Amino acid sequence: MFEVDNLSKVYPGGRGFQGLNLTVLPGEVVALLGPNGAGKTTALQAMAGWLESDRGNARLDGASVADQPEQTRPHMGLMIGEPTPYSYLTGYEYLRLYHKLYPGIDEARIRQTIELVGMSKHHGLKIKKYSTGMKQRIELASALLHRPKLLLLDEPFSGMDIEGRREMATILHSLVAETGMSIIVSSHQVHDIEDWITHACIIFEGRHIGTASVAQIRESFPSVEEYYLHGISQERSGAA
Ligand SMILES: Nc1ncnc2c1ncn2[C@@H]1O[C@H](COP(=O)(O)OP(=O)(O)OP(=O)(O)O)[C@@H](O)[C@H]1O
Repeated sequence: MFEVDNLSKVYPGGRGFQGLNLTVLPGEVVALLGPNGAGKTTALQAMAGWLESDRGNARLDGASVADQPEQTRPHMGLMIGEPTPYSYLTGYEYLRLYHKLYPGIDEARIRQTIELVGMSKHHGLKIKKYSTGMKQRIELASALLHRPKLLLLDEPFSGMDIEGRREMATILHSLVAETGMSIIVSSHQVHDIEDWITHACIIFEGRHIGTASVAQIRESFPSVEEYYLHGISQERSGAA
């Protein structure tokens, strides 16, 4: 179980996010939604323990991501921020680097994960020759290589074509069903993830304005996208 308790990170300029509370159970997929600059990437970085938070905590199975990274990091898969700087390596060589970071990753696991993300034909090419979508697939492979309990994804499909986005969503959906992995995913393409998320969490101007299950949302809205647009317009009119 992943628990986020009053997590906050405010940059010197006053931007960032505050007061994020979230509980993610095994098998749950939470969409982190918000307009540009709302604080989604900052929140994911703080949840990953990459960014020191000002207040609050994030815990995976009771261990703090900030204070006990040796207990949490091996169980987290991260795809946050710019793709790998190791662009002079091939996709395969990049994934092999993970041998050193995590126990239990063998040759078979690497091959299997390359196949999983649809990179079997391209893993021998240098990453600098990859398209944006191919880079994202290899990043996703690196996040999945050690079969994490929790996956944190920041706009994971933004560079992919329509078929690629559908394919990756199907793969992640199956992995969640098979392994009970949890996912927190930020995306501006709500309709891409609508079919496999279990919850939506909205951040607006650095504030957590609510989290609801998809089942709850569908009682009142035709889609998660409509729920999101409604929530954001309420906030904007309240702020006006
Ligand atoms: N290192 C930093 N120092 C100061 N301000 C920052 C820093 N990083 C981000 N910000 C600001 O914090 C706010 C939140 O940024 P963040 O990248 O988390 O938003 P986001 O919701 O992921 O946006 P987008 O959807 O555009 O990717 C923005 O106003 C951004 O300019």
